[in-house]
Amino acid sequence: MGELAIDIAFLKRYAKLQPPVRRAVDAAITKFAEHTHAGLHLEKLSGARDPNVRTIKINDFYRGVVLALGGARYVLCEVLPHDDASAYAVSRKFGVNQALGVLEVRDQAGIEELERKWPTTPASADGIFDSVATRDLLRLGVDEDLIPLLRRISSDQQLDSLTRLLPPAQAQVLTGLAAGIGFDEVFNEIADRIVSGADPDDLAAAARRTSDRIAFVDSPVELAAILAKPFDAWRVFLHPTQRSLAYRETFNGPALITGSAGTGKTVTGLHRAVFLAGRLPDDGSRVLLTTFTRALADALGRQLYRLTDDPAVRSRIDVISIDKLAYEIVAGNRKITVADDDSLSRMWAAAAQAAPTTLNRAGQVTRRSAAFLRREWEQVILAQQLTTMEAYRDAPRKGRGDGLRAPQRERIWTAIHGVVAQLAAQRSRTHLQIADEAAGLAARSPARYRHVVVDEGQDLHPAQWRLLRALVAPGPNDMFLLADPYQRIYDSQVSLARLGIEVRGRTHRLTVNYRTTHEILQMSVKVLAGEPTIGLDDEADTLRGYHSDNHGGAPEVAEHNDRSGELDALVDRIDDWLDQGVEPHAIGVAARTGKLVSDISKVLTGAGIDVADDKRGIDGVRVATMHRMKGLEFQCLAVVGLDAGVLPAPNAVTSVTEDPHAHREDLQRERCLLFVAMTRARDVLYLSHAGAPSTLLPGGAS
Ligand SMILES: Nc1ncnc2c1ncn2[C@@H]1O[C@H](COP(=O)(O)OP(=O)(O)OP(=O)(O)O)[C@@H](O)[C@H]1O
Repeated sequence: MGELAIDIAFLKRYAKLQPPVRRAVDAAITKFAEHTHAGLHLEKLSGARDPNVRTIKINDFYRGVVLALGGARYVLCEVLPHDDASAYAVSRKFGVNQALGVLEVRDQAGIEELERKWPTTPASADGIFDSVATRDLLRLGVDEDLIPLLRRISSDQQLDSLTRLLPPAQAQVLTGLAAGIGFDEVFNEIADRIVSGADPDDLAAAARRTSDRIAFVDSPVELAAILAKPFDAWRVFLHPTQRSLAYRETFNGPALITGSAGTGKTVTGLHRAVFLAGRLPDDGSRVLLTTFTRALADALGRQLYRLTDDPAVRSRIDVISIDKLAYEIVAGNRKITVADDDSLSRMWAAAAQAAPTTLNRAGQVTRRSAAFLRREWEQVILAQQLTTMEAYRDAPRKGRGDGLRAPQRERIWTAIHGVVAQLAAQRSRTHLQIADEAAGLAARSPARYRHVVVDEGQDLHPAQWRLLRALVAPGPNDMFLLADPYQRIYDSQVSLARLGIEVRGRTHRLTVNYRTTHEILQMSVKVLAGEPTIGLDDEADTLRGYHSDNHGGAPEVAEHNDRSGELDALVDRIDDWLDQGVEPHAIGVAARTGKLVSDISKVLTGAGIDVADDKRGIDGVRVATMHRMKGLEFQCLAVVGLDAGVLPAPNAVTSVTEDPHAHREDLQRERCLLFVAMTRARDVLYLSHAGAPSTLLPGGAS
């Protein structure tokens, strides 16, 4: 009996085919799957760089490209129009990475072209890889026959031309070395995936190790299930690091998975939740899968349903936002009133107005702002559960800017207490107060869950972490946490260890961005301006090794004189995308303020473009604030209104005279916000501004 595997490239291409072509593909590969042992209708091409590559007829216009692994085992690699399939099949060469043991493919014809074109010695005296020994290149998995060509590279442009033709793993180590990262560090990045003694001729064994790209299909039913949801490659293909984390038998306590935007944290969390639920006994034990907002929890629920159709597994996982969970615990069957944002804002504004004045650093008479008072309450008082003025007077205020003397603290306490008393008088509470109360109740009850999986952990508040800690008994596989400190866009700065969640020795980092192109990622990372950040584990986080293997067009920054010109251009751009066949729901528009969002929505609607409206059940282009973009993704994304006066948002940034430390932190949060927005783009990113550009845009002076 033969064996059949699918390459992720095949599935991605298949997903984009017109339905009649898809049906032809289904028919051809079903027949092929039934007869793999016979090597049915496989054609060998003359001039092929790789003797194991074949093509298979799909219809008169399309062909599939197949790799023979030996012994009636095949991988479906690509499906392309006839001539492209032939060109692909002739030019590609497969091999086994000698460090990682995985199956790789390179564009051999392209490499031969460079060999012919490039001078035999570097143009300048210095070759980029002069300082790297050949032995070290081989230890990193670079193919031996590439070494002479590598020695001829003397510019970034040459390196870029070559790496586009190489398998991602080799391109990645070469790019790292060329960027000046030392051998030891590059080696460490791959160390846990190294396989010793991989047989360079055993393509089948190599294919089995390539779980992020190649999936073996055990039956026609499984094949049909994969082809039925071709856009959901994440269900089937996992990076070895993702797989080892999601399917690890035991973590001896809470595990923290970090990784910046698009590295598959959510995907890893979903697989973990399904894995853990699948092993639970049928005695009412449950898994909690939670995240920051209701919209994100709904999205998680939908993905979970795509990942597993096993009713027993589904029924053991509660997918719920942290606020809703806290509410249900506190309210039980009653109804409790949650303070709405508008009236809260009014209360804080009134408290700020009534608060006594102080002299700032510049000697000016000022008042504490409403934002300051609210943050002080949430991030110091509620975070540390301070219930008396005396406790507040002595409390640490880490990450909250300038120190405050005792008399200042007393005045601030009084102002804050006024708002808390008003809330109590109205019998209403904020979500954070409810989380705090829920944590207390949970701590006094038996643990509700056997396992807790948390997505978007970077923005949770200490009260919410206390609740989660109390919901699961400490022990093996208790908590599986996913977070990216570079996407922290609210105020919480949390040390998990201080909340009784000890992740030391169980933190892992994901580095491959699967969502965004290299070009979009490069620009997005520049927005962060190299500012370091501290993770939930109290360690400095780094973006080292963070990369995307996909290439596409460079992001565009469009400059306009005024807002109406900018929004007219946005309409044209969205019309272009729609004309190109992009589905409306795969288009996103992000802006910094709610006012801009409503202006944009009006202009789009006026131009006949449907704007998504969940409440009214309208499907369309999603227009939302940058905050609401968290966790989402779009094939084409516009981030607009990036003017100097809009981003950073003046009301979200403490002035440098009031408090330089808080000013820096606030600016960093605005950078993270822009980073979150930009990294929602999959293929195309369009940025625009009216008048002077935001200083946070790469190239701007912040
Ligand atoms: N191994 C994989 N193979 C293919 N696609 C993947 C893989 N892992 C993740 N993806 C896809 O990459 C995209 C980003 O994944 P995901 O949303 O899990 O990342 P994330 O780290 O949670 O992102 P963010 O923090 O930016 O919200 C999704 O479209 C997901 O389906």
